[in-house]
Amino acid sequence: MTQTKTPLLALHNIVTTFNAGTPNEVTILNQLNLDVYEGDFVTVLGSNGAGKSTLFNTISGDLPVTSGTITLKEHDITHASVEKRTAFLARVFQDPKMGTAPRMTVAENLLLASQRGQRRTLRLRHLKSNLAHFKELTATMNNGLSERLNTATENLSGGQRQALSFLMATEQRPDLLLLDEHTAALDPKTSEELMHQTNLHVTEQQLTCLMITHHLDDALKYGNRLIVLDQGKVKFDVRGQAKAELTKDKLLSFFDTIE
Ligand SMILES: Nc1ncnc2c1ncn2[C@@H]1O[C@H](COP(=O)(O)OP(=O)(O)OP(=O)(O)O)[C@@H](O)[C@H]1O
Repeated sequence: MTQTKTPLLALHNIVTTFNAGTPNEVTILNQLNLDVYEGDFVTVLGSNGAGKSTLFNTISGDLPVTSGTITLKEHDITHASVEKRTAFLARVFQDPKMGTAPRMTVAENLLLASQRGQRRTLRLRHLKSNLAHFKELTATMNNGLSERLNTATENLSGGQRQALSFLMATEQRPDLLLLDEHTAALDPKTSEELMHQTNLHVTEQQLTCLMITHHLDDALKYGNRLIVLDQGKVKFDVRGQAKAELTKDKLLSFFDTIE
């Protein structure tokens, strides 16, 4: 189906080259084009080294583009700093250690996350006035996190920490949410539960979300759109009914053709 509305995020002819001008020069994203629309929940697949994390690093501004343009809400953000982009973008990483401040409690981390884009302060009265909200929010994750609001995050389980990172990323509704294999380090049951809760939050809040995963089942089950990256380009892009009708076998056969 052709989209006629303006994309929320548009990547046009993105090229990302590492070690430019040296014998080790390598081009990872290679004239990549991708339009993401408001409310899209896109699962992102691709073989190891296809460029998935590089794509996220490019969107977040952690990696400069060699050429091409990135537009968000029709504003050119190609050269905007990481700090500027954190005002509209949130990301959850694979590593449970990355999303939270380890010595701070769950409640303190949530308070800081609720101040994204503002000057962050940890005031006791703000903590107290938000406790009921944090309790309610963490209870949605169904994993005991709500009983540990005063626990330093370094003492949480990996699953609780990832659930907290997810809540922190979505506490101030981001324009764009990047999930970078956020369940990959968790055991199958914990991973499944976090994916279930992720889906509820993303769909209920109508978030625009890109989610990298190596789990074909999750890529098929969740989201309204699925893309496959290969050699730095979007090689397959399916949405809506066509995605709903996609089977694992079809997807696997497609992977065979790109290996
Ligand atoms: N800073 C860098 N310098 C040189 N090469 C890099 C750099 N960062 C990534 N690469 C290379 O870019 C390629 C794409 O890496 P990227 O991490 O984006 O792939 P990916 O699709 O996320 O893979 P995986 O599924 O293994 O996480 C890889 O070959 C990687 O070695």
